[in-house]
Amino acid sequence: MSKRIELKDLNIFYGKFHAVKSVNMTIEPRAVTAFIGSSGCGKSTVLRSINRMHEVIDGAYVEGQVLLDGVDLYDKAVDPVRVRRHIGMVFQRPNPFPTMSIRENILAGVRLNNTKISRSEADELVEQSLRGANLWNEVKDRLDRPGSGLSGGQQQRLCIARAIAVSPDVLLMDEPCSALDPISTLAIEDLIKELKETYTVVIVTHNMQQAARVSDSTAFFNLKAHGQPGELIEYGPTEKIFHNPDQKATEDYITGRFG
Ligand SMILES: Nc1ncnc2c1ncn2[C@@H]1O[C@H](COP(=O)(O)OP(=O)(O)OP(=O)(O)O)[C@@H](O)[C@H]1O
Repeated sequence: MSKRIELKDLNIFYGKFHAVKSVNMTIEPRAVTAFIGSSGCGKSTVLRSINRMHEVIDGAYVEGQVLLDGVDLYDKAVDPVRVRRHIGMVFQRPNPFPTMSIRENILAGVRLNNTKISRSEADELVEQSLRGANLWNEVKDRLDRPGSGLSGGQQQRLCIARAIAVSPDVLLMDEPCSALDPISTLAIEDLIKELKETYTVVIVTHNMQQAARVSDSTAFFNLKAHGQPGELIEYGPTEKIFHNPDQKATEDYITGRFG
C-alpha cells in the first residue's frame, strides 16, 4: 500500500507566477516526511501538486515529474481523479460533510468511487477505518449522528478515517493540527506515527516541535525574497536537519533566527 514518491525537477506555477522552483526529492514509504519553512515558501503548493489538487486552481500548472512507485502521475494517460483516490488529503480545518452521519462520512469516498458494497462490508469498513483513526471507541455508539457534532480533534480523526477508508497509498496532511487544542494535537500526532506503518505520510507543519516529534525526514523550503519562487533548501533525516544541518539558512530557521 505504502508507495515511494519522487519529485523530479518539479516547477509549480499559478498562471505567470513561478511559485516553486526545481524541487528534486524522494519521499520514502512507511515513513513520515515533514515540510517546514516560512510562510509563502510553497510547502502547501508542493503538497497539493503531489495529488494533482494544484491544477484545480484556474491557470495553475506544473512542469517536471511526480512519480508514484515509478509511475508519472502527470502522464497524459493518468486520470487525476484516480490519483486523488490513491493519494488522500487531510486539511488544516477538519471538514467532515456536515449533513452526513459519522458512518456516511466514512462511506462517502467509497460511494463516490461507485464501489458497491453490502451492508455488512460497509459496517466492517466503517469500524476498520474508525479504529485506524483511533476514533472507534469514542463514536461507536453514535455512528448515525452527524459528524459535525464531534469535537474539533474528533472531526479531524473522522477526516483521517474518511481518507483511509478508500485504502490510499499516501496521506498528505496540510497543517492537520493547527486548528486543534494541545490534547487533540497529541492524539493526532500519535495517530500519524501509527499511520506510517501502512501509508506514506507527508505533513506540512509550522510547528517545529511537531516536525521533530513525528517525522523521520524533514524538508526545509525557503524563499530568497518575496516574489521569488520557493526552493527546497535542505532535505534529510529529521535528526540531522534539527541538530546538524548543512545549510546556514536551515540552521537559522530551526533556531528561530528568522521566519
Ligand atoms: N491560489 C493561488 N493563486 C495564486 N498564488 C497562490 C495561490 N495559492 C498560493 N499562492 C502563492 O504561492 C506561494 C506559495 O504559497 P503556499 O501556500 O504554497 O506557501 P506555504 O509555504 O504553504 O505558506 P503557509 O505556510 O503560509 O501556508 C505564495 O507566494 C502564495 O501567495
